[in-house]
Amino acid sequence: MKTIIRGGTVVNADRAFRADVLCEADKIIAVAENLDVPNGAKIIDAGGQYVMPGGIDPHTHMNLPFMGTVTQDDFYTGTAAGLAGGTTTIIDFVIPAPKQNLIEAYQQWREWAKKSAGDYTFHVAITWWDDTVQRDMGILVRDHGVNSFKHFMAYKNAIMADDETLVKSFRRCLELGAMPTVHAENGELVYQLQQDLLKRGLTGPSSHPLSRPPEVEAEAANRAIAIANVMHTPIYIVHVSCAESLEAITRARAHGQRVYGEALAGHLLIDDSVYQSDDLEFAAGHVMSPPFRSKHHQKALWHGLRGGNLHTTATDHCTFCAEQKAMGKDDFTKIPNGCGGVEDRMSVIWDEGVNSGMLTPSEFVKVTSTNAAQIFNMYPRKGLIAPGADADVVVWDPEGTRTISALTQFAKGGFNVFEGRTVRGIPSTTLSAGNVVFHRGVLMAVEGAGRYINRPAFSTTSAR
Ligand SMILES: NC(=O)NCCC(=O)O
Ligand SMILES: [Zn+2]
Ligand SMILES: [Zn+2]
Repeated sequence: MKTIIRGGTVVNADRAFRADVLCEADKIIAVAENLDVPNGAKIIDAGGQYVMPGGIDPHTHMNLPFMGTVTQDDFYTGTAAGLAGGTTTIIDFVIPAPKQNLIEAYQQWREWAKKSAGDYTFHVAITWWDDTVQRDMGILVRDHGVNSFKHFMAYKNAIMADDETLVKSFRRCLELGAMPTVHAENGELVYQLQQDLLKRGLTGPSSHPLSRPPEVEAEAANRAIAIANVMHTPIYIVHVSCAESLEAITRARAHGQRVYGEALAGHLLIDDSVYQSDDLEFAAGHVMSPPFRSKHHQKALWHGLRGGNLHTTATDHCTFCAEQKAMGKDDFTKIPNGCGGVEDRMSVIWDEGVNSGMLTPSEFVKVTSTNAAQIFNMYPRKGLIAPGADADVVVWDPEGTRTISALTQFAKGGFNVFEGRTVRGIPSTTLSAGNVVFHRGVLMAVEGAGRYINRPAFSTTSAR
């Protein structure tokens, strides 16, 4: 089956140019002006629109068992919601329980992910350490296409990795040519601050940001960067939310260290006033870690993205419904941490970033797709409109508008942190592996159609 996307402007990370895009089966086979229309080809009119590589969300949690419950979106509903928003690939997380065998956890997540409607791949979290973990990291890299490992520096008494684990795991990443990544928050500080707040009777969601101030994040970001420097590994810091962490990244990069940073759509657009709401359900709906920050930090994150010290945008999509959030109604530390966004990331970043002139369309492609493909070794299969690349394409209508609402979204959870926001710039058509999966508001996602993407290791010399 051939599909031709005609009359649009192709936007890649390096340039934008007028061209038609011809796809056959799951690949792009030609990109040029005025291509002939093959007999029987499906024609998609992209006149007045942009044709961009499908979005890559490098940080999602579908079907995640977390804080005593499980997220609302599974791999089908979550990836389908992504397709509706122009995101065609997610990188999710295998998170073994402490002492759980890594391969067993990985197989469990692969099983859950069989439902995916869009392509997916996994970072694997290192939540504990012994010789079997060291061995199994090698098996995952060599035999299962995993090239990145995640370390939670927060969530004490649960999945937190201590410094010994960080050092040993980073060293192993270097041997294997894998990318270490961290959730940077000092888990001990968070725990102590939480206990202090609870003792003072401050049990509501407004205490959540007080237990996780920017300094707590910055300490962990600086520590992780220092460990990576000593161990000679690159490092990728997920959900950078504050100016102080960005400063740590910027400083390290200026000294020649290979440090990458990820910003979340939520952190870029939503500020910490949400925690002051008298509507406790609303405030709890915004409880995620790190928390939303003040406008000063948001501005810094935008500058980081534009200036090249932050590289990717993600969502940390992790949806819990009101009933689940109510598990923490008497104790904010029990509110399951997480918010959604996979359906909205592309549009909110275009609306706030490109429409304001903060980002060019090519910079938008860079931070929503290409950089993630390159950092996690899926490029040029993903993140590029060119012959040979996967036919994961989003036809982007820069004048189309949509008002975001939990009532009309495809994602589950019944809540949306971008509720009520009208965005200008929306996908009109999404192709995943050459198939039209979304067109003008109609979702045609197919359960199980998503593919697992192998990500080979990096050369161990280039990792140094
Ligand atoms: N971010 C969050 O609050 N929940 C998901 C787990 C994590 O990424 O820390
Ligand atoms: Zn995290
Ligand atoms: Zn996360």
